[in-house]
Amino acid sequence: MEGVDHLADERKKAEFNVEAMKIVWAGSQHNLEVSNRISKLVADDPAFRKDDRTMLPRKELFKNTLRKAAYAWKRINELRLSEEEASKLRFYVDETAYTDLHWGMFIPAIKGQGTDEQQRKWLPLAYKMQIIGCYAQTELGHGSNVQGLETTATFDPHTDEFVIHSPTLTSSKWWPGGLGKVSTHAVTYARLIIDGKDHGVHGFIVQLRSLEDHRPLPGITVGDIGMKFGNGAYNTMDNGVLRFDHVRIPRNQMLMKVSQVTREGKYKQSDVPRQLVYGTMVYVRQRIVADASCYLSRAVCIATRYSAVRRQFGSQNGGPETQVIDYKTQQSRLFPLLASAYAFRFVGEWLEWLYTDVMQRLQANDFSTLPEAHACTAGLKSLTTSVTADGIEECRKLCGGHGYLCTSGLPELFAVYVPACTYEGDNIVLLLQVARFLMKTVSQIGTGKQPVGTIAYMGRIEHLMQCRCNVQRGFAELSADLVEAAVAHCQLIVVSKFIEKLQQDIPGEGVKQQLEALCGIYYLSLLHKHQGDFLATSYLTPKQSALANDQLRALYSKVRPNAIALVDAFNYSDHFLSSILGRYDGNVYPKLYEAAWKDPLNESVVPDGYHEYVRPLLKQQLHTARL
Ligand SMILES: CCCCC/C=C\C/C=C\C/C=C\C/C=C\CCCC(=O)SCCNC(=O)CCNC(=O)[C@H](O)C(C)(C)COP(=O)(O)OP(=O)(O)OC[C@H]1O[C@@H](n2cnc3c(N)ncnc32)[C@H](O)[C@@H]1OP(=O)(O)O
Ligand SMILES: Cc1cc2nc3c(=O)[nH]c(=O)nc-3n(C[C@H](O)[C@H](O)[C@H](O)COP(=O)(O)OP(=O)(O)OC[C@H]3O[C@@H](n4cnc5c(N)ncnc54)[C@H](O)[C@@H]3O)c2cc1C
Repeated sequence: MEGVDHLADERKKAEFNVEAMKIVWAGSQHNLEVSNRISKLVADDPAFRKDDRTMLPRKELFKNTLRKAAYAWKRINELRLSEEEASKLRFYVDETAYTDLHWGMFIPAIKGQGTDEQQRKWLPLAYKMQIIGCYAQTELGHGSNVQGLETTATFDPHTDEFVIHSPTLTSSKWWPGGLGKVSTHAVTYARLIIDGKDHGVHGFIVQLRSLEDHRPLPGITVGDIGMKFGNGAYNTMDNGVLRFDHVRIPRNQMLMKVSQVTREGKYKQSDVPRQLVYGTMVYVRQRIVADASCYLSRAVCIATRYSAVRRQFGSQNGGPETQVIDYKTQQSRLFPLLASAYAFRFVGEWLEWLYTDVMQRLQANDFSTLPEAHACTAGLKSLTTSVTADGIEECRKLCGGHGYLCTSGLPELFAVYVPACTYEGDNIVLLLQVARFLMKTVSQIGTGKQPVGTIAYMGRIEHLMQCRCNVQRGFAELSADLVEAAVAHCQLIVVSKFIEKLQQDIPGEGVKQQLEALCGIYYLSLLHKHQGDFLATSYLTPKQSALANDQLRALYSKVRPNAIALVDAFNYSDHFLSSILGRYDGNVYPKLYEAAWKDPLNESVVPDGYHEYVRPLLKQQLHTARL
């Protein structure tokens, strides 16, 4: 049956131009062309094989990751790939590695918080990977509470140096990716102490390892923090522990764009808000939102294709059984996730725009949109990662028993993704930041200030205008409800950005109609889920609510014939998906059968351990044997 497309009939049902939808998903014809070229480059190269990842012991797994990262770098240079192409290549290699932190946080931290001179010194080295860096903020004792970090950087005016020190066990840096075994340098966050005065947390570039023999420099204790959740998954990363024993660095290694320490030991603050020290986190949160749709769409692609292949019950007169995708229950779990994948794609595009806009304003000393940018990046990071992590798990269940096999690709996808709910800000902690922003907005409406941007709608809610609220009073007591309000606010942003996307000119036969159906599914399924809230607040009557549910079911039927084509539009290769259930050709059963025999346990018919542990049981003489 090799070469047969088992999903061909499904593909024929499509009522829209799939190639045009691929462009919408990719963002542009150019993006699609780059993605196609780079994804093929990776898929065709056996050096990027990853189907054995969940079976490798940690040391082998990690060495393999180092090999792949080095090989990827070699190819990037040989082929003279642009920055855009190189980052696409890392994306399609699809293996979490120290390079993510080097390119994703170390370099952005220097760019965002270093002076021009510091950038001129450090960035060329980092771009050529002559130094490798990580982002060392979190400690054993504190992650969320950044102001609670304990590592100190004490200025020594005699030598013009900072002394970096870990005064307690809980001040040990703990978690930074790339730190454990690879990084030569770290942007390290520490409390700046001058003349006994604590000036709060600042970033410093600290060299950790020798560039000659990779051994830790004097005063540095560093290692890996151990195995993490799942096989393969995030264990390709060397999340690390780090302690400093009075390590000295030159004064000019404090990142000094936001605040400076002079030769005389004077602390000076630029005219920019001190929150810019948190700028790298804002950047990465924005990137995480842009990435969420990739992870969710990947799981949805697997579950949708498999749901069309899988048949269970309903045979009539000896005919084929029903494809499980035709069950309304399956559709009501799967299609809202398909719609969410598209919704997150568009909100991710918008957030990228917002971030660029804020950065341009900051250049011109306009800091007015920073609080909104913080609330949007924090809130959307929280919403999209939570829905994506839960969505991957739901897709596993949608694939029944076979979804639990590593060869379905879903267990590893979940294990590698789920920490996104925690890293770069615990999702609840981030929603509390959004809630605080919303409460602040309400208190300002009371004083007559008109809200703009993503909170403009609050100015149109009559009863909010009468509200007089103090941000702190009752906040902690009501925080669980406020978190729900923050989620609703973020969902509103996603819905409105989806609707704005539909107002654009979208070429391709039937493409816009499909997106309209998905947008409807997105907001109607949310309305259905939160029906109780809408009814309790009289925003909906029971009749409207029932009509909304009817409409939702009608949209499921509309999307059903297009489902396979809608996931084909993600344009994922079989190599990237790495899932037998999600194969493009739907040839699931023979491949599952074949893969089972490749498991190391099947290398011998009689397993290791039989003679020691099984045979004695079978041969034992028990009293009960006589019974
Ligand atoms: C496998 C999937 C990968 C997908 C990623 C793809 C691409 C990404 C690319 C590269 C990245 C590579 C890999 C990614 C993977 C893993 C990396 C993980 C790295 C980390 O995991 S790295 C550590 C991150 N660790 C945190 O994430 C800590 C969370 N904890 C905080 O972030 C703060 O600690 C907070 C906010 C909770 C409290 O802080 P606080 O106590 O100082 O503040 P407070 O609440 O008092 O706020 C005072 C005033 O600052 C404002 N404010 C606060 N934050 C702001 C900001 N960022 N910008 C602008 N304004 C801000 C407030 O709104 C308020 O404003 P106002 O006064 O006006 O109300
Ligand atoms: C895979 C992975 C990679 C990471 N990579 C890096 C890295 O490269 N660099 C780096 O510096 N760090 C990194 N981290 C650390 C990460 O950023 C922190 O773990 C994260 O910010 C959460 O902080 P925490 O661990 O202190 O959680 P905690 O704050 O201890 O959370 C524990 C619980 O307390 C709750 N909670 C905390 N504060 C509040 C509050 N104010 N109100 C209500 N509830 C609250 C949380 O919701 C959570 O349920 C990584 C973490 C992981 C898992």
